[in-house]
Amino acid sequence: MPDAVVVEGNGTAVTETHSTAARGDSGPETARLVASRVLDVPDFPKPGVLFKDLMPLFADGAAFREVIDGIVAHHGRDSFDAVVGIEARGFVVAAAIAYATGVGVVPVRKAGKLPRPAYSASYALEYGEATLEVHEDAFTAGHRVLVVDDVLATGGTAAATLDLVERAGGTVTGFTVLMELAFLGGRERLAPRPVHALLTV
Ligand SMILES: O=P(O)(O)OC[C@H]1O[C@H](OP(=O)(O)OP(=O)(O)O)[C@H](O)[C@@H]1O
Ligand SMILES: Nc1ncnc2[nH]cnc12
Repeated sequence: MPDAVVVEGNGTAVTETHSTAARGDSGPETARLVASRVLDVPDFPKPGVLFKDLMPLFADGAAFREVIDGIVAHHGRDSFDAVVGIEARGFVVAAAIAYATGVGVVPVRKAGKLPRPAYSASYALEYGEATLEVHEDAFTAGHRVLVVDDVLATGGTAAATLDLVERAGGTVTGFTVLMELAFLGGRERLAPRPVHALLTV
């Protein structure tokens, strides 16, 4: 398989990268699976950003199920009482884990979307700034929370979310992303919290 395949879609050139030496915290096979279903989109949403589009992974039922089962196996199905998904792509991952394990989902949303009193945290990410919120009553004391998202880049989004969960009374027991952009330093920023990334590039 070539290292890069150029795909033309909707008039936009995108590059699909198949890493022959894929690595991640659930082993090379899982890392290869994720890598084979990520599309690299140059200059989105801004010039100079190489956007990692995981929609092909979400769209492949067998691959998506394998990834979700792998995340649950890594943490242990009894290790969390709730799963937090970060808007918007994290919602897809969180809902699937919640369904697979029978726990509930708590959405962490962009500012102004939650209807009741909420904690807020502002942060910078690779291509801008944003504010995230969680309902103040989202957790009861001691609630064990697994936090999930699609991509870890600078770690701004994740750091804000972990802070929000703890302000709202939850205890973060795990953090998983499908893909980590290691050169942006998110893992170091979150240290000493452990990061579980299925694919690290
Ligand atoms: O580590 P960081 O530099 O903070 O970047 C990672 C975040 O960026 C993307 O979200 P985005 O804010 O683009 O939201 P979306 O899922 O709604 O597209 C991605 O889904 C992560 O949440
Ligand atoms: N390069 C990137 N691709 C996808 N999501 C991101 N979030 C932050 N940087 C990103």
